Amino acid sequence: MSFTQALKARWSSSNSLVCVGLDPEPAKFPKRFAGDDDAVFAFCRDIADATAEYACAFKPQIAHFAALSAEDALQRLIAHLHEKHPGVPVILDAKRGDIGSTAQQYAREAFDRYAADAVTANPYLGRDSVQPFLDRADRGVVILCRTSNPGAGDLQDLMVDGRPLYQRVAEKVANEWNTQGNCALVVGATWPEQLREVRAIIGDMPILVPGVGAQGGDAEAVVRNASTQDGTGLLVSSSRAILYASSGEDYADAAARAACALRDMINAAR
Ligand SMILES: O=c1ccn([C@@H]2O[C@H](COP(=O)(O)O)[C@@H](O)[C@H]2O)c(=O)[nH]1
Repeated sequence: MSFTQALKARWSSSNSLVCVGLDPEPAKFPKRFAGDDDAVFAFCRDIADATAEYACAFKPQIAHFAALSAEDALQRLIAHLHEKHPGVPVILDAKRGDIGSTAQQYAREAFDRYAADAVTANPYLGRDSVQPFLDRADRGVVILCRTSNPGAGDLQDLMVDGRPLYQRVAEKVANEWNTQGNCALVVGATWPEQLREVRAIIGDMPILVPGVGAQGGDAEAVVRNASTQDGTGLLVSSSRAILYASSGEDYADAAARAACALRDMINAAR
């Protein structure tokens, strides 16, 4: 089954558009993890297990593991997600992009080493830098379009032949790069108007939407502006607001409540 098919099946079976982000920050972990050599894996596993029923996908962010020399924990975490929560796609947020020979190694890293179902990629080196990901028809490529951060417009809004660059990226991916049907785009929840514009360009292609929760994006506006006709098409991603909903012993239950509340808020707007 392709990434897009798996995502559609999961949207349906979970009745949720929530993507649970896994960005471990040990300083924010509950006290019980102090001194635990396996804290990164154990904390993320507990959160994932508690939130899975509300999740259409999981999104581990690779820098949050690599900075801690916890690549092994990331590998075991993704294996755990596949084993314990089959059918829930795992998107490795790595924002890769490089010349072709290096991009091939990034594709092997994401899909073979980590066994991710999809990976985020940066389009700014052009098609050959993304091709090794596109070639893996059974996996997804989630391409940065209009990112959630305050400086997103510095480059992404530059006008190219009368339209902002992020719209050119959306056109390019939808019309030229998505030949295998395995592409998706990243557009931040912090930019509802741009979400609407991108949806008009790309049809039903999935959009990964970070920026609700800690970054203040409005989940209801995201759904109003960018869901597809059948009320899906979105992975509304939240990391810190779910992961660190409580620093006490109830951390997993609090994460589940936060994920459930986000799902319900989104569903009320669908
Ligand atoms: O435009 C983007 C692309 C990726 N991200 C990533 O999403 C999460 C957001 O975390 P929150 O705690 O929900 O704010 C994080 O991993 C980012 O690297 C993004 O925020 N914006």
